[in-house]
Amino acid sequence: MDTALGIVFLALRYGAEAAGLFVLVQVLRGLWWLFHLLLIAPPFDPLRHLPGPDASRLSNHFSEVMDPARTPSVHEEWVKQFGKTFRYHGFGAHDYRLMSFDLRAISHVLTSPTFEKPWQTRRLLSRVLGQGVFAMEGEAHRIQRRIMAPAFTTQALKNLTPIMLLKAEELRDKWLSMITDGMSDEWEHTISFPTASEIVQENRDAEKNIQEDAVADVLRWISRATLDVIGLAGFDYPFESLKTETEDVYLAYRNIFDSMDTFGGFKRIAELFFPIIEKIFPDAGIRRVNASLKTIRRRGEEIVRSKKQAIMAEITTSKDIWDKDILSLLKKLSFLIWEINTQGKFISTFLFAGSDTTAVALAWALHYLSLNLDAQSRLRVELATSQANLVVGTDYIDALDNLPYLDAVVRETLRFAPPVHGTIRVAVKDDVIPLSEPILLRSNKVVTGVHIRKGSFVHVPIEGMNYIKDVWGDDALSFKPERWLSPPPTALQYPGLANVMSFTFGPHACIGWRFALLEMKVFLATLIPQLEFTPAAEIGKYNTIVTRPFVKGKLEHGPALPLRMSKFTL
Ligand code: HEM
Repeated sequence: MDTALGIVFLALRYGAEAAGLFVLVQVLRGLWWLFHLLLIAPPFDPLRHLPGPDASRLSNHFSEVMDPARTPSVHEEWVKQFGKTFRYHGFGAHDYRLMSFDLRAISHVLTSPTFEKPWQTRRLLSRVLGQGVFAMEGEAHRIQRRIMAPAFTTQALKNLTPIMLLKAEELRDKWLSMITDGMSDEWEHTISFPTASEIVQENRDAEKNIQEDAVADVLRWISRATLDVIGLAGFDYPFESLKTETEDVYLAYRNIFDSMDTFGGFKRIAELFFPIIEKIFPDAGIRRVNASLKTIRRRGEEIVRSKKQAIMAEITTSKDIWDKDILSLLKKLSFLIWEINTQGKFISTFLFAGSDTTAVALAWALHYLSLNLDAQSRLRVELATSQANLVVGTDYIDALDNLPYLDAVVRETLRFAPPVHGTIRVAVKDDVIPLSEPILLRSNKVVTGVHIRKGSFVHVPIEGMNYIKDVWGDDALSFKPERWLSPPPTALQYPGLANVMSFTFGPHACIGWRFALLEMKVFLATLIPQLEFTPAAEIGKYNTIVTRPFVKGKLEHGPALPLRMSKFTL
């Protein structure tokens, strides 16, 4: 007994000492890391030689590089002052980051295996989306892309067109009935809009017979429609969110999207570096995300179970065991198992990457068309004259693709209001980034390549690359679909997918870009012939993960794009 007590006593005593030592070592390591980060490493960072805006020890340039209300003018000013390639400051003066508007430099960064997505971005996304393609690099990433590829072939997209059309028509009919019933979205009463007639009366065509109108938050409605599309197209799941916003998986996803959309402050940044914090001190936001993830997992398992049961029931009730249908049922079953093991992981990724981005792009399209009524009626005329071809069938996609003005509106929207404002890469080893134009270093030395060391961040300014005047001309900062009817050769040679930077390019480029273009076309081709959109409020842009519209002076309401809608009759 005495011996046992002695052992417990020794264990407690030395255990406490060992734990104390462990904590001390961790604290010293942390202090050394901070000392190295703030004082030792910066004087050796090759990016310090680059021209660029300066910052004091604790200030940063995040607003200048990420706030879409500022970026177009700030970037233009910086390029004028420092050239196309420069550095700015991240979390303080010690944190040099590279930014470039030089196409050669950006191509190198987006295509070279030396540059990866930073682990911070990957951890943030995998936390809520699971270990999907967003969180992967190298061979694992290549395998995931290969597995996903068949879902994005032209034939696969053709098969999805009826789903897109079904939801576009459902949305159109919903809006038409809102107009007939004189029902605007409820939150209109909390925001005082200028009346449509105050804003656009003089632009309205006197010949048209516009009877009634209604104001709708088109962003919210389109988000519901695109989520429905991905639900059905991606995993055969009817959210039916256009009908009602009460379905539990729908609400769970909305919770997750909203949490990704709000800046969680210092605690969120600290959690990124030390995930243990959120386990020990989970706040209301974290608890909500965890509960939502649980709902999604539970519902996912239920769906798979019921699908499995249905297939097994078909197999067991089959009269003839050698019935050749059994084979196809077994095939279905093995496909289902494959789906659970592989596709299941993609569901969150697709819902996040595919529904939100496209919804925002479509909302921006309607916004810019509401401000450019000439472009809106030109599109309507093109659609009206081609209605005969727009019957769903095998050639529906071809018919849509043969509408040059529709294509121009879609590309111009993506160029002018890219849903993803920018992206980040990190150098995984020291490298030299080639430039198409030499730059002048602070030491007055001219160089044609930028030395970058392992661990440094490169900011890829997606929006900024879409505004380059050398590529799109002096009117690059205006919304002008006509530019795509005879684009300058510089735009045609542009390496970005769909000739814009909005989907980036290289191994991590958007896999769903054709899906997005098609969905935008199907929705616009369905909505514009019967509805006219005019502004209902002054709209601003803000950027979280996606660049969203908000009513100026009402940012606390979150993302919103109210538009006044009226029935269009010729
Ligand atoms: C207008 C709509 C869309 C825009 C603007 C957009 C934009 C982007 C961008 C910029 C990236 C690359 C991010 C980076 O390089 O860091 C990306 C990646 C991705 N997108 Fe999209 N996207 C859209 C629609 C879609 C759709 C409809 C889907 C699927 C149905 C999708 C699936 C993905 C996936 C899976 C990735 C990750 C690819 C990888 O890491 O290999 N996106 N998207």
